[in-house]
Amino acid sequence: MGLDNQNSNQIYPIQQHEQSQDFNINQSLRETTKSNITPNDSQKPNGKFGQSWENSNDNTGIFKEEHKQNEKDNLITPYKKQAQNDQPHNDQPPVSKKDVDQPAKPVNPTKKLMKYMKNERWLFFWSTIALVLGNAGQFAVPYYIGLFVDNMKDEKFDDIPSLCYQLVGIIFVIIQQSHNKYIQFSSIAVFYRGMYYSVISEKIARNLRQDLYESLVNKDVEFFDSRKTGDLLSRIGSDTAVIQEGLSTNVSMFLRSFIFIIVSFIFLFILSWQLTLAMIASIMPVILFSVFYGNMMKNAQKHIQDGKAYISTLAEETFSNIRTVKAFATEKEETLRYSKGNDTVYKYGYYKSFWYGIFNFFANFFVFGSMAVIVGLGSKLYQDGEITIGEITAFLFYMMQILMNFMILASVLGSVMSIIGASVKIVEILEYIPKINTSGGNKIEGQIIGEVTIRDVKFHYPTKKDVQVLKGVTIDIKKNRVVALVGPSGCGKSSLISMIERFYDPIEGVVEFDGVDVKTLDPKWYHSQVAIVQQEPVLFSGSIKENIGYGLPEDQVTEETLDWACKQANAYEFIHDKDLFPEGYSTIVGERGVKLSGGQKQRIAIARALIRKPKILLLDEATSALDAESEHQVQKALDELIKSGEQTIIVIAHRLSTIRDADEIIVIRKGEVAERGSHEELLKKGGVYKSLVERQLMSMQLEEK
Ligand SMILES: Nc1ncnc2c1ncn2[C@@H]1O[C@H](COP(=O)(O)OP(=O)(O)OP(=O)(O)O)[C@@H](O)[C@H]1O
Repeated sequence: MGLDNQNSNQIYPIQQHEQSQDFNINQSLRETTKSNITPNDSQKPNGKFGQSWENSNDNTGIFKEEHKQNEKDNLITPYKKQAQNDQPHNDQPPVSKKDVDQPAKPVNPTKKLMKYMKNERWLFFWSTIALVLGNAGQFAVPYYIGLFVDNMKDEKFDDIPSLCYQLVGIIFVIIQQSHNKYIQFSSIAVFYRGMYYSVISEKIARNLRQDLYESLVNKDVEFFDSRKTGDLLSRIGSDTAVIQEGLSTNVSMFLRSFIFIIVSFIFLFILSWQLTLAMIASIMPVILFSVFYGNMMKNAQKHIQDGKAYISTLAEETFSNIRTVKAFATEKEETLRYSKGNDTVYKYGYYKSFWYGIFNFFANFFVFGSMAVIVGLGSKLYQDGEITIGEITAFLFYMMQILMNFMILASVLGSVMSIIGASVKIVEILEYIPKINTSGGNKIEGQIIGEVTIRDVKFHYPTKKDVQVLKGVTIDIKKNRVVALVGPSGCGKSSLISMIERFYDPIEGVVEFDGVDVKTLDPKWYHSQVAIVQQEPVLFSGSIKENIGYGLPEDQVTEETLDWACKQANAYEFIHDKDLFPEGYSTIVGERGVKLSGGQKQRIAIARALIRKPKILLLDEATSALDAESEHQVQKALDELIKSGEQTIIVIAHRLSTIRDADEIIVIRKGEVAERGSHEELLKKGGVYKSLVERQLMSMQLEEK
């Protein structure tokens, strides 16, 4: 069979073996695997099988013990064991966080949260005023009780009614505005206090969610390589919800109790400094214990949030791969996997509740024990004539007030620490500085030529530093040329495309666009010049029109431009088939384009790339995930584009016809350029390319037999 006549033949590789250097994987294997077990890069099952969420930095001994216990209990470790068992499924090795995280400097989550709170300082100020006003009267109650007792003891009964009026006036903060006109401040203040604190929590949660989302979409590909979607969704959803709930009720309660305690202490000192010091000494163990307790609550909450993120990842992966779950009937296994994560979350919740109980017991013991101390010492001071019975009574009431608020403070402290625990990961994400920015940089002025130069590029993936994927690749691609990248699976073709697309930056060497280092270019502008069609087309859930015009200004997405791009992409006819798509461009494609066939999705993805009229078009095995008929449709579009010579095209292809039509073929082997030239030149040369083609043809002949 003459090589030159293999127009429609495909270079289907013999299946990849370690020693084999064939082009790609066998097409029939592709057909079976593409929908089931061989997801593309973005779907590689790195999460479920690879990592446990248990990677916290907690520094309390108790928690370390807890981990050990968990390991014994097999509550967390099943994931680790699973990870080991499932290692062959996992294309990405476990990643050291150190390798991938690079925050500028560690930021204290409390500090970061404080920043958000500081932005609402005026609301805080007014709500605290409202809080004080709403509760002001209660501060004076014990003092008045003391006065009542002393007046009764001294039989000054005539003074009691006026004391009563004063007390009512103070409690309700009733102010006489004019004759017969009174304003009752406390109720108004209570209303504002309730409202303001709730508004503060809503605002902080909104700002946090917004900042988190904005920060996430601006991260580089490297960041997402080492994180799972479900985890990130949980950070935006669950973590911010904990913060919001915590802020709305607990901060106001915390402040209220705190103010009560401070004001009551002032009264205590006024009444008797000796008794006050005795009281502080007797409740000191509770104060010290509360620091430890607060830390524990913070760490437990961090674990809970991590656990929630983990189960959210599981759920996200399972539901987005529901067809695979059905096909392999793994519903039970998935439910079990979820329940293990869920149980671990419960375990930490239980742990929190247990320590809350211990704290209550501890506080109760010391707090009420201190009352006995005060009664004993108080009677001694009374005997010495240093204090009246009324003052002792007032002191005991203030003390009760303090102790009650202490208990409230303790329970709230747990929640406040939970807020801090929940914010740890959020802060980590906010502080991560992407290596590749999404804004800034230059635009090339004047006529754009559309040339790419790759100069001595060396590269390894940040999550796989020990494997050098590109080992000093140098290629120059001239204007409107079509260059085909070929080579065995895993040799680095897609990685090279990723360099040009600037998903990653080279470790060494440069990628230039029209002679300018792409690192210096404005990414938004650069991506308007370079478009990519990937192996697995990814669409958004909007209409066909929205998908094709994705990211373009509305005036560039007209009927005319849409028609043009769709005709070029061989998508015009099916979109305008009234039986299939009565709503034409307005057809909603469903989540990830689920309502379209693979070939239709891919042709829309091609139209999406073309409508931008990019100077450079990158085609990363754009037909490899398709069945034969869809592939034919998409290939027709690509062949036309390649022949038109209107763009610089860099194509990773496995069809001989596509490769043969290219102006230049670059054979990549083990991360290096092995050969380059036209189809004829390379065949004449009789090197790697020729043997690849021959081997391929042989395998096809065998298949035909
Ligand atoms: N995101 C990633 N993180 C870590 N390693 C990766 C990543 N993507 C690819 N690799 C690794 O880099 C190497 C080159 O992969 P690349 O996708 O560039 O090969 P390829 O030639 O395009 O293969 P194929 O033809 O099978 O698509 C492979 O060993 C692969 O496992």
